[in-house]
Amino acid sequence: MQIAMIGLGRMGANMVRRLLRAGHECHVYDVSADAVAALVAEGARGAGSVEELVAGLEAPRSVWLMLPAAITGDTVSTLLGALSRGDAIIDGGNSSYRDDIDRAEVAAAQGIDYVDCGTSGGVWGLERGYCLMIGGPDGAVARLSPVFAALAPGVESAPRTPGRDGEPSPAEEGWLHCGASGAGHFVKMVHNGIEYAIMGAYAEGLNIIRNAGAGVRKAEVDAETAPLREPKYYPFDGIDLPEVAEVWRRGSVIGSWLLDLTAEALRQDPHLDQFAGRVSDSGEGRWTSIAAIEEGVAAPLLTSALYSRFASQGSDLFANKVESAQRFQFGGHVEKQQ
Ligand SMILES: O=C(CO)[C@H](O)[C@H](O)COP(=O)(O)O
Repeated sequence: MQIAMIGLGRMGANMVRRLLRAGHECHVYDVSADAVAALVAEGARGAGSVEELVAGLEAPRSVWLMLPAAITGDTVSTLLGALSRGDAIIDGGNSSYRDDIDRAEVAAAQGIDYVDCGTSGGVWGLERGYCLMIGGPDGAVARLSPVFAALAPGVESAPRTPGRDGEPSPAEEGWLHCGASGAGHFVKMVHNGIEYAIMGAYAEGLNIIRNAGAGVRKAEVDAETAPLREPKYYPFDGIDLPEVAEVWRRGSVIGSWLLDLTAEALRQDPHLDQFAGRVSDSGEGRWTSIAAIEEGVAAPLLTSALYSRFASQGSDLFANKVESAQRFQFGGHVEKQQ
């Protein structure tokens, strides 16, 4: 079917490529003319503006956005001025589900369908497919199902769950209509909250193993730091972390795609010297914890993982200074130099 894509970054461009491979007619626009030209060379039809993009489509039009959340709202407003009753906007970026609910109301008043689509798969999605978590009106989701099916990984991407036989459901293909407008990004938001916790769990565990030689290195321990009580039980200096990650990938209960990627990162750079360790977050972990608080639901693991990211960004520096100042005040303890 015919589909337009606005936003040809790492995600949007590869999604267009996957749609082209499946035989869909793709019209594309990006602020970068080079990004448009690259996809035109691969079979897409390019446009120089949002208005030109919309003018080149047949009704009912379907325009998919893959933009940073910060600029999605302005583009939706521009599109609402250019589209007509019966058309659909699909936001495949990382917008807040609250914005979806608000935007869907405005769009519905014009007879335009607003579909939110949480999209997971990252730079690997072109080959592996994208897991799609969708919210919006039934009719629009049904009309767009060939597009979702082309982007999704397909049933063969994972062994079928025992007891699921016959025609695979859309979820088994890798896409799911989760509910009304906002439901897709709500499910994707929680997916990212979980992502932070799983990433943090591997990171913390590997770091404990990395420090399992603390007993051997006890001479480095400053008198101001609590001495290692039983150094002989921490003699494991230099356990090979790339190999640990590798062995966990086979038959262990903590195998996962995130572990596969961790193993690959450690293979390439065993000490991860190319990274400073500042872990960014683009919003969804925060929104997940806010939702948990507003629902009155305990989510200590997800929230703790989010706080670890904040700490990595330096936001704990002043709090740590306060503690050092307190130790100095009550005990005259001088900070150990790093
Ligand atoms: O879609 C994603 C992975 O599923 C993420 O949104 C993205 O890659 C990064 O998210 P964050 O900045 O919050 O870590």
